[in-house]
Order: sequence, then structure tokens, then C-alpha cells
Amino acid sequence: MDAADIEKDLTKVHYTEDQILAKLRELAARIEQDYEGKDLLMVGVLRGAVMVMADLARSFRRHVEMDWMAISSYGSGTKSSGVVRIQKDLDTDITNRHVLIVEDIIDTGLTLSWLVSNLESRKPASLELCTAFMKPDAAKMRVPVKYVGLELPDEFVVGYGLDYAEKYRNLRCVATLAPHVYS
Ligand SMILES: O=P(O)(O)OC[C@H]1O[C@H](OP(=O)(O)OP(=O)(O)O)[C@H](O)[C@@H]1O
Ligand code: HPA
Repeated sequence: MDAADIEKDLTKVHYTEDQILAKLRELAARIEQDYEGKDLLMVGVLRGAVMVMADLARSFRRHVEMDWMAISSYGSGTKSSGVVRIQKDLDTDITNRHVLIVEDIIDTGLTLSWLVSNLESRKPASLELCTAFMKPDAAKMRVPVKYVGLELPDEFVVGYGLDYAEKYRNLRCVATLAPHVYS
């Protein structure tokens, strides 16, 4: 499949790579300021957050630690299954640590709500959330998200880490996936 074939699967590009990187640099500057003088552990949520974590972390001029959790609620479909499962836990003990969860997207908010209560039970010194993208339903979430990047409509999107059935994660932009691909 070449680039032109992939483009046929997309209906609208919402953000280009440059727009995404510019927003992440803004978030990184705020995070750097807020965590001045504190050790910071960023927890990335596999697999979608790989790109966000890599670009965010490289925007810092300070040390950060990174660890990863793999949890899944979407399987290979376009709707949340409603059931969150841990597939890989953290390697780090987060007790008394300043933890920042890094996500690619908050859609229904189910994954993050679940993750926050799971990580809070481990007694970190602080726990905050950062997401590159957010859909409208996420506003209904009870957990506040301190660092929010870019807004997306309530459509199934792919690219910049976001997949459909494990494909499209490597697109540099974020775009709506044409319904003919999954219906
Ligand atoms: O707000 P929600 O409706 O819960 O959706 C957000 C979650 O869905 C995606 O993960 P997914 O389960 O698809 O796993 P992946 O990161 O491996 O793609 C995404 O990376 C978020 O973790
Ligand atoms: O729109 C989406 N695309 C890809 N993965 C997702 N996980 C939650 N929402 C989405």
C-alpha cells in the first residue's frame, strides 16, 4: 500500500504534524515550569501514546523518567468495549513520585478514569494528566485533565499513534478514517 492508497482511507485531516508538534512544545513548556525542582515520572499509555511521549519528552530541556503501561479497551474495533484490561504494568514503584500520565486521546474518558483510580491507589506524591487530543465526550469526565492539547470532533480518527485495527499509527497527521474502511 503506498501513500496515495492510505490517503483514500481518510476523509479529513484535522491536524498536520507541524500543528501537533507546536502544541506539544507549548504543553512541554508549561509542564517544565510546573515541575521545576521536582523529579518527574511520565507514564505513557501503550500503544497509542508512543509518538506523543517521544515528542513531548524531547521538547524538555530537563531530565524526565519514562515508564509505560499497556491497557486496552478498544480491541480491534472503533467503539470502547467498556472493559479496561492491564496488559503490562509499570516497572516503577510510584509511591511518593510526581507522576504525569501521558495519553494520545481521551474519547469516552473510560480508560483514563480507570487508570487514575488504579494509580492513585499506589499513593503517588502527585498525579496529573496530559493528553494530545480530546473529543467532546471527555468534558463529562470527573477527573480533571491539566494538560490538554488539541480538540477533535466525535469521529473515529487515526494517525500520530492512533490506530484502527493496529494500522495508521504511523501517519504523521491526525485524520478522520473514512467509514467505508470499517463498515
Ligand atoms: O477515552 P477512551 O474512550 O477510553 O479512549 C482512549 C483510549 O483508547 C485508545 O487506546 P486503545 O484501547 O485503542 O489501545 P491502544 O493505545 O493500544 O491503541 C487510546 O490510546 C486511549 O488509551
Ligand atoms: O478516534 C479514535 N481513534 C483511534 N483510537 C481511539 N481510541 C479512542 N478513540 C479513538
